[in-house]
Amino acid sequence: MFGSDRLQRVLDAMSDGVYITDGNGITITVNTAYERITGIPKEKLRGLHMSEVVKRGYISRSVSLEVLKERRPVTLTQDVSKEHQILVSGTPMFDSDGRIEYIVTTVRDVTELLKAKRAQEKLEQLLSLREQYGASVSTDGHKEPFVISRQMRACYDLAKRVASSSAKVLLQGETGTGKTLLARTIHSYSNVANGPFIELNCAAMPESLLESELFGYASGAFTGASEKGKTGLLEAANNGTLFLDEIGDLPLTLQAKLLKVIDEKRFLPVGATSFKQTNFRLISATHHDLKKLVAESHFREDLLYRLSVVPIELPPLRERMEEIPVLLEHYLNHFNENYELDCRWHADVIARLKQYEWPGNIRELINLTERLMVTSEQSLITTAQLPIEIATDRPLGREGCSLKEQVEMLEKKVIEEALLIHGTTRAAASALGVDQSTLVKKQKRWRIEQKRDLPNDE
Ligand SMILES: Nc1ncnc2c1ncn2[C@@H]1O[C@H](COP(=O)(O)OP(=O)(O)OP(=O)(O)O)[C@@H](O)[C@H]1O
Repeated sequence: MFGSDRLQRVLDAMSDGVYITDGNGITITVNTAYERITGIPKEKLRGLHMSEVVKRGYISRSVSLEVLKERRPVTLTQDVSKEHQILVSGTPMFDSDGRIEYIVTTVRDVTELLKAKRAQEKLEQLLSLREQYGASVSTDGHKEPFVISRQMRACYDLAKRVASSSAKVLLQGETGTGKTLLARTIHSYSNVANGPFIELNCAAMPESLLESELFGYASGAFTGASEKGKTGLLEAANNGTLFLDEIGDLPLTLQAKLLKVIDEKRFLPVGATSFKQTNFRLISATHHDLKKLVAESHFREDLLYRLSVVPIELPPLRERMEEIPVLLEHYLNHFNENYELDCRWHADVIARLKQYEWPGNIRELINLTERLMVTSEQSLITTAQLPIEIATDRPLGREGCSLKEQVEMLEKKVIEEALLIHGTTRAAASALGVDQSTLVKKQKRWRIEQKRDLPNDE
């Protein structure tokens, strides 16, 4: 057998650190690799009880004490300094009476490994954010916009002209007029077209969530925060485009923070102590009149100036009627293909739809087309199938209907229209200021069909 001197030389020849204690947890020896990895000299440890080693702050936790308690092998990670983490595995050696005689612990420096793991996790977070917020929510599979009317041509020409500059663009227009599609077009013509396109709807979540989505947070920033921390969209949009939809709904505190990000090109994640640099093309959109919001003190004037270097106003569909037949034909073909149908428009339908106001604009037109096609019993779609408020200009209030019936009819009509415009029960309920469950109950009671089931509905 080896003498203790020779045994020590063997231990010192090993590349992993080794720490040996007796059955009481008193240090017998450590090897040279242990000294190198932890920076603690052998002489300071020899003869010390493991609880004393922890007490003196040499290590954060003792695996030998855990092994003594558990009487089985234990593995854990320890911090030996701010920068260094080690993976420690302790194994008990029993004598013939089943008493622990020695605890042999091996130690491996995993700092670089953990760094690589964290970098990998960060990259995964970034990619998943880019996928989650970068995917188009378009339901029609139509990526190339139709630019038919003179007004739309002017919008698209201006957008393409400014796309290659870094000027911030503010898109204004009613819901469903094509702001998101135009933002995507600007991105695809810009110098950052190969970078990510990150889209965030500022009206879609409460302020606290919105802040952590945008800015991200440091690990353990608040109770319930993920251990790993969270990458924010400001970082995910780096070298790409950040599209802030419904910017008019951004709370004032976040408006101030966004202003700083725009000016300084850096930001502080929630709970972090150091700034992160970021550089992105900013496009924002709103259906609000931001000047009015400024006058009402709901929107910062300085932010409005920063955002609207190039303002582009998208006209509502009712002001570009010549597009309606082309869009109706395009989406008819699209859904014919999708549902393997053979539908056609009756000329009267197109004529009627050209007169309609389209409060939900192109999105409403797409939803109505799909609904008429999938509910139609014959391939020719006629005016008889149009919803009453579109088919005729007849007001409600019919003879022979009680007030209750008329109120119910009106309620049904409003819900139908909200579903048509917003597409999901959640969005429709939020627009009408009622609970989603209330809206679903009424929808079921009146058997209002929904045109499409989006994955985030219900
Ligand atoms: N010029 C166009 N040609 C064809 N389809 C279009 C055009 N503009 C918009 N659309 C389609 O209309 C739908 C609504 O467009 P988009 O989401 O861009 O509107 P939006 O103004 O951003 O709406 P919101 O304000 O509600 O976010 C989308 O399905 C889009 O693909």
